[in-house]
Amino acid sequence: MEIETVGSYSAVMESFLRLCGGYAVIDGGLATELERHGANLNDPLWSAKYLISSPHLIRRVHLDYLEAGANIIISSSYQATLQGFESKGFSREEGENLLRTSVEIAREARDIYYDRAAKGSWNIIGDKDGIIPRQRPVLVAASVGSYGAYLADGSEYSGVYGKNVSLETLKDFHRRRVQVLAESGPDLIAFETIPNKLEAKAYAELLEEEAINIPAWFSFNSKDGTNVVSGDPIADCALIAHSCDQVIGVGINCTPPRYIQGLIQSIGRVTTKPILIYPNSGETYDADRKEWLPSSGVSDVDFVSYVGKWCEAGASLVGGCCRTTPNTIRAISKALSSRTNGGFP
Ligand code: MET
Ligand SMILES: [Zn+2]
Repeated sequence: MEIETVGSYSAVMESFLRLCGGYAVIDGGLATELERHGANLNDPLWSAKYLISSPHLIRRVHLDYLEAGANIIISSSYQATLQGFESKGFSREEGENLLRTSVEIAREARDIYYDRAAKGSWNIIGDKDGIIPRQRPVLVAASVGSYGAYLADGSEYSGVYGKNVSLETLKDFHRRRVQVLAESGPDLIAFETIPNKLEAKAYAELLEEEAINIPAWFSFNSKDGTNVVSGDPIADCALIAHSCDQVIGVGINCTPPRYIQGLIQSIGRVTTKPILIYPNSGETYDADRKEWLPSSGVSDVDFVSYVGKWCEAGASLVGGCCRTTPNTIRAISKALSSRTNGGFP
């Protein structure tokens, strides 16, 4: 199959990856890490609840991921929607401010991290002009969770929205949210856990219609290694991402590690855009009981033993999703640094 060349936004990702030495580290689960710190996220707003009550804890988790080696931190807006805030009694304006806050918290965390790095001798290198701080490239991604995440009924893991939800419904649902996030100063928009082709199409059309002028990535989730959760083939979904100019990366998140390698191969057959993956820990989420079943997760060591295979299959950005922690990211960062070629550490 002939793959067409990708648009100009791709230069952003190319130069970022070059600075990172070829492979970049994405952060780990945000919501589940807040929970590990004692947060109770049993709420339709999920992690966005903490935007209201404890922004400092969100900043702390971003910082922990930066210190563990992340090159990309993803904001706490996954389940932050204007409609969700409105149903909690917030005005439209207050809701928009909360969306902006999610990006600002991540940017603040990056500033604090850079500031510490500049002060600490561990991250200083000398060159002919004297001592310069050696900064690792860090991007802030504004998270956009799916319509199913807003419904908070588990449909982001079934991808089934019913007949009444059309392309236009999805576009209208996400439109203002995407505009506000794009104007809040992130480096990119991370469309995460996309459960079906319809929502990918809605995002692609929205980026074009609203002339959103920052790059984006599309990340899908799967429970069988061949299709996204709705049953739409991953290749069809990746093709929608491939055809959208603003999209600078395509991949998979919140999916068990054992399915990832095959999914990378399927994506690589339809696009030349960089492939990103940030699997979950491999544990199972019970959407009815709203809890993770005890069990079957993959230990950090096992998770990381996959990293080499994922890179060989074609991934160039690797991180973790739900139930992964700063320790997982530290181990991924270590595994990737043995593959990089002269980027910043
Ligand atoms: N970035 C989001 C988080 O880590 C992704 C959640 S996937 C259900 O909280
Ligand atoms: Zn997840």
